[in-house]
Amino acid sequence: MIQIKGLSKIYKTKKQQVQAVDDVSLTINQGEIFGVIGYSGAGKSTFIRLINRLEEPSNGTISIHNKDITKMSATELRLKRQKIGMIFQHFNLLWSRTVFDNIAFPLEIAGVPKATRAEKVNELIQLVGLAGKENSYPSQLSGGQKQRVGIARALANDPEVLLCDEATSALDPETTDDILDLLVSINKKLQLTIILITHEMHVIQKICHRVAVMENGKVVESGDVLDVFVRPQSKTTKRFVQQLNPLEHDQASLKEFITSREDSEVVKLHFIGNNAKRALITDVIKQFDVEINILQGSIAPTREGAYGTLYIELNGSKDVLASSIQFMREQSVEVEVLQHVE
Ligand SMILES: Nc1ncnc2c1ncn2[C@@H]1O[C@H](COP(=O)(O)OP(=O)(O)OP(=O)(O)O)[C@@H](O)[C@H]1O
Repeated sequence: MIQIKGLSKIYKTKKQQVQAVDDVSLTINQGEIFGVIGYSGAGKSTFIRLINRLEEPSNGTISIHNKDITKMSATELRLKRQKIGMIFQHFNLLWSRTVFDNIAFPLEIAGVPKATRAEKVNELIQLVGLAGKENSYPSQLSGGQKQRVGIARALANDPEVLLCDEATSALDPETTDDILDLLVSINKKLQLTIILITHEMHVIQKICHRVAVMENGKVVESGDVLDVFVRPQSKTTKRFVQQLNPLEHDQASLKEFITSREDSEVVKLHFIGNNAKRALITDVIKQFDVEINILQGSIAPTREGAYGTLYIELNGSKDVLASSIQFMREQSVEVEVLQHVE
């Protein structure tokens, strides 16, 4: 478990000071993939670099497995850093070394004997899917392959946590998905805790269990991905969620359906997790003398299950409308009756 309390970073220059990270407190559970999302300048890079003290905190504590790394001496920190893997947007590989030698590098630093080193490197090459590329140089690899080398290198000393600093931002969408799949498989196989920063909601949606949203150095919202996606609270989070489902927020087309007619009601349904797989509309039509007109809908998968929204117009007598809505609520589907569309 990683516990971050009251973490702050103030950069002081001659002319001014910038509070890049402002009183951040978070708990990251063992074995989870925790994402931090924010727009440019929110403080994400500073935050992740504070975790392994590539940046020195101005205030606060960071405990990894109950050891506060802010209190460690230089020697203790050097050893601890071997247990904190990190991957970068631009890979940071050693260009004059082969794939094999790049991955072997942290093992050399840690003083691992040559034979054990070779065994470990070969194991990592298999794990990240680079078999056959051992003797290639980074310049001979694609972006995705370079990041695979970065991941293998970061895993060489069996880290307790893997930090990912915008690890897919330099990759095309397909390669991004391949690398995200690899991170998920490593997380599962090794039970490895992963902390990543990103400005892409897709990354959070695809692989994270929990998420924190940063703005002006502060965490403005955090929680399970599904909860945050379904009920975003802050303006920034709402903007990120909107990126995933632009259609849902374009409600202009619904306006004409919103009337004050007694025999018609427009409702928005929120389906979460397994509910998203149900044939709810069929059930309602079978049970009640009601007509249903589907107006708009969308569904988004996340690591923790799918969530979807559906706008429907119900037509029927006042009693039937009330019973239908009651029935849907009893099925654990959130039902919002729209009086008007903004
Ligand atoms: N070394 C530094 N010296 C002074 N100010 C800095 C330094 N590094 C970052 N900052 C400032 O701290 C704030 C947060 O920057 P940071 O790079 O952490 O944000 P970010 O969310 O990672 O943004 P981006 O995605 O653009 O990198 C910004 O205002 C930035 O200008």
